[in-house]
Amino acid sequence: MTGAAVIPLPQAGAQAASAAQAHRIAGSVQFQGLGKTYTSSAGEVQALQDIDLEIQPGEIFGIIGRSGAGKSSLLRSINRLEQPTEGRVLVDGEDIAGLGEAGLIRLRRRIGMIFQHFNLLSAKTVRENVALPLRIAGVQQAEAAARVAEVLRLVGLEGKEDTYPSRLSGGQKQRVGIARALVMRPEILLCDEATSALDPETTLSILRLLRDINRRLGLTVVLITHEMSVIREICHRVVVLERGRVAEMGPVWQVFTRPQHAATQALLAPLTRALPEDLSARLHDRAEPGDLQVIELPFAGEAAPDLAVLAPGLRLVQAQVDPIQGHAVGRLVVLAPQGFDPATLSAKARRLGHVAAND
Ligand SMILES: Nc1ncnc2c1ncn2[C@@H]1O[C@H](COP(=O)(O)OP(=O)(O)OP(=O)(O)O)[C@@H](O)[C@H]1O
Repeated sequence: MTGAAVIPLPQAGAQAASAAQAHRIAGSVQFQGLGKTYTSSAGEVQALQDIDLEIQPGEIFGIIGRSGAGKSSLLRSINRLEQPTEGRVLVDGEDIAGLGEAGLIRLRRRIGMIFQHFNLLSAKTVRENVALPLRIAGVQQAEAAARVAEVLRLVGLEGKEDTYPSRLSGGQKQRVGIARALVMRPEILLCDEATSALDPETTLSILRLLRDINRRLGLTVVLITHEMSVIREICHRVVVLERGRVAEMGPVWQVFTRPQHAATQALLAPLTRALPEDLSARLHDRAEPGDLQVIELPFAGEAAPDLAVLAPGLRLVQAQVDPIQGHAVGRLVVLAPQGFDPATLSAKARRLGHVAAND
């Protein structure tokens, strides 16, 4: 479904997130020295090594990395769909390795999960799909009906109760998946490439729904993705995995503005617009008489760039600035006469090369 229903928020923005965090103590996850080695006929694969990190209650935490980096293994260790071979996973301070069968069922009721391919039962209606966890848990029919209605309203699927999944769009199917995950009132929501099968517009509507749910309900959201644009859209913090290890971790705006690891830089590359084609084709390293300098001016500030920084005589040829967590992140590219010192613009400004002035 595109043009998603907008959920009225009790409070807006970061304030709501912090208010939710203040009231919620449940929903934390700690990984301590976590390791996972798969043993198969093909030999051993070390999928995770020495993972030490903590996910805070109420935050939207992104796990990103290239294919095979260990994202699924890490996510699935939170509800013990994968058993670590080393270290511990603590949910709300409790080591989940020690849980017996009943304890594990209770844990999984506290942790909802949504999937790339939705995992809906095709022979059941929207209502029946969403009600399934309640039926399994033995929740009384009247209570179950009220809770199903509540979550379907929350995800914007009122009126679709009696529809079968085959009659739904991808976005609507994922909304059913989200409703089914929320109906047990979990404290943590795990999202396994939840938008990878969706078009960009639907992806955005699902990400906004997840962000609204996080703000309204204050639940912790842990998502895995291979797209930095997903991380930029909704996450508070992100960990970048590379070959089963933590490459880097931090607030999203920081990782976007100062990526330390080559893996992060590679993941960010598709989001950085290349120079305009005609400009990059003409770019050369050594200045010829009368050439103009091509200067890149990166931004990572609290406020959007003040164009007064552009001195007279400079020509703006490209600009890309996105707000990420209250920081304006991006770059300007300008043409400047020879002899102009890029450092007068900013300490971070750098010369990319030169182009002929009369081109
Ligand atoms: N059941 C398994 N048996 C053997 N090896 C496995 C198993 N599951 C995962 N692996 C291997 O462990 C490594 C990490 O896999 P994982 O699925 O956690 O990575 P990922 O980052 O989620 O990858 P992708 O983005 O491709 O889904 C990979 O090398 C993978 O081939």
